Amino acid sequence: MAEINPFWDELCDGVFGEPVAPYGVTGEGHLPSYFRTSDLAEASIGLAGVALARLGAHGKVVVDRRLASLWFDMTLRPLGWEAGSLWDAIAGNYQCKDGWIRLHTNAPHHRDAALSVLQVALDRDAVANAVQEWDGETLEAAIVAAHGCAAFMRTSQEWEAHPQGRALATEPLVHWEDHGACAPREASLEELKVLDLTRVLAGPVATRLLAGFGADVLRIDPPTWNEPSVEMEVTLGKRCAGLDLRQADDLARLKELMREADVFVHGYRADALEKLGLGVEVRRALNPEMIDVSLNAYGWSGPMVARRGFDSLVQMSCGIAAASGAGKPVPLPVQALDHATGYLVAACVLESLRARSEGVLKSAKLSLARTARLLMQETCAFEREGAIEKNARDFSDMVEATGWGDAHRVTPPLKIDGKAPKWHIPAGPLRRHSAAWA
Ligand SMILES: CC(C)(COP(=O)(O)OP(=O)(O)OC[C@H]1O[C@@H](n2cnc3c(N)ncnc32)[C@H](O)[C@@H]1OP(=O)(O)O)[C@@H](O)C(=O)NCCC(=O)NCCSC(=O)C(=O)O
Repeated sequence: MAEINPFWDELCDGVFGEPVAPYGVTGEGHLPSYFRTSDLAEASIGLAGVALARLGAHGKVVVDRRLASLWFDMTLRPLGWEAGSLWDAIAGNYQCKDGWIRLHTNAPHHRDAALSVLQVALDRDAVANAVQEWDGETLEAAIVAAHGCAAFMRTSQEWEAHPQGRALATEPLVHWEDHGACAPREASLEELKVLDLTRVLAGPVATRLLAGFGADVLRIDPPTWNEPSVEMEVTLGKRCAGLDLRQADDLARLKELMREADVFVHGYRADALEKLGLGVEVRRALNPEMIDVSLNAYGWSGPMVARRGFDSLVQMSCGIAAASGAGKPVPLPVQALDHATGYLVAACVLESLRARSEGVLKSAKLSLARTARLLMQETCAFEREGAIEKNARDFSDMVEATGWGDAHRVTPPLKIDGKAPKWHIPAGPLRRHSAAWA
């Protein structure tokens, strides 16, 4: 019998609150990592599949472990055009006086924040020279205070002793909240309206999966937010609209959409929606039966609760990047915290739908840092031999007419009763649809 995935029990406990029989596995291999990254890929995608099967069909869930690992990375192979670079000119790891720090500068306002603190122009060497003059924690604090994104590399022991690491140690994998009885509603994904206010990878991965099994996903972005390197990954299957929530008309439009939504998935910082006039009380008054699932970077308690954060920064903070002992950051081979959290978010949406079909309204909160804590429980030997490398056979024959050109995509890893997800809307640029339900 195949070995039980090391994360399965804890995932079931966190999402279903009870043991559940696992999915079947095909395919094999591992991503080269000091952590069980491929196990997490397989189990988190399996979890979303099992959550879907629990909704009603009770179908057989099968995960291809090799493809699951590949879906934790970029899945598209452009035909005759080029995808943009994943990182901007200065994003990356830099040596400071007492260690290493990572700057996340893909968004222009985050880049401006880092450059204003370092007082240099947009030039990698200039940034490197300036960073060398700083203590890591001081620089991290200064960039964060300027509304930017940076993380000093800490060991796992340092993180465990850090006030944020200590707060996180007391948090569950999923913060479930029970809102009491509601009218039971059918739990099918067909025609389910999912309002998606998430960005970059983690949240959008969740709603991409829901779209692949039939949900009507409407993603809303601010007027100037762009994600050139990942839009082709995360817009698959969704309609994408823009609203400036600081304008009364657009805010009113979003509230209209919310009144009709079944599910609201969001990845704004803990206090950002409140500041936009869309706090939890407002949302519940607008639509008392809307399922609300959110994700944050550093958890839902502790001094860093409102901090901006990305997968690569959380890896630096919590000890993943330092785990090799090489004295320099060694990141995970893929952005596994984002992807795993995304599939957990999808599983929580599905589990909430199941509860609502039985007349109970629930909401859930997750975080990248708590997912990191799960991953860090299982270390392993770094094996490059036999490591998964994408090849032509991993791609589907189907041609996807994306908004940028034709492309092949890696075959999806999940099947339920032999049925793979199917996306009816190809990937395309943000804000190209109107802010209305289909
Ligand atoms: C993703 C973020 C880093 C993005 O950072 P920011 O752009 O600085 O986000 P904020 O949420 O603070 O939004 C900035 C400001 O824009 C405002 N804002 C946001 N949306 C709108 C719209 N639609 N209209 C008008 N104004 C808006 C918001 O209220 C803030 O106002 P002010 O408050 O006035 O400034 C952060 O939101 C975040 O940490 N989210 C939680 C975790 C998360 O989802 N991380 C990314 C996962 S993917 C990942 O990790 C990875 O790929 O790696």
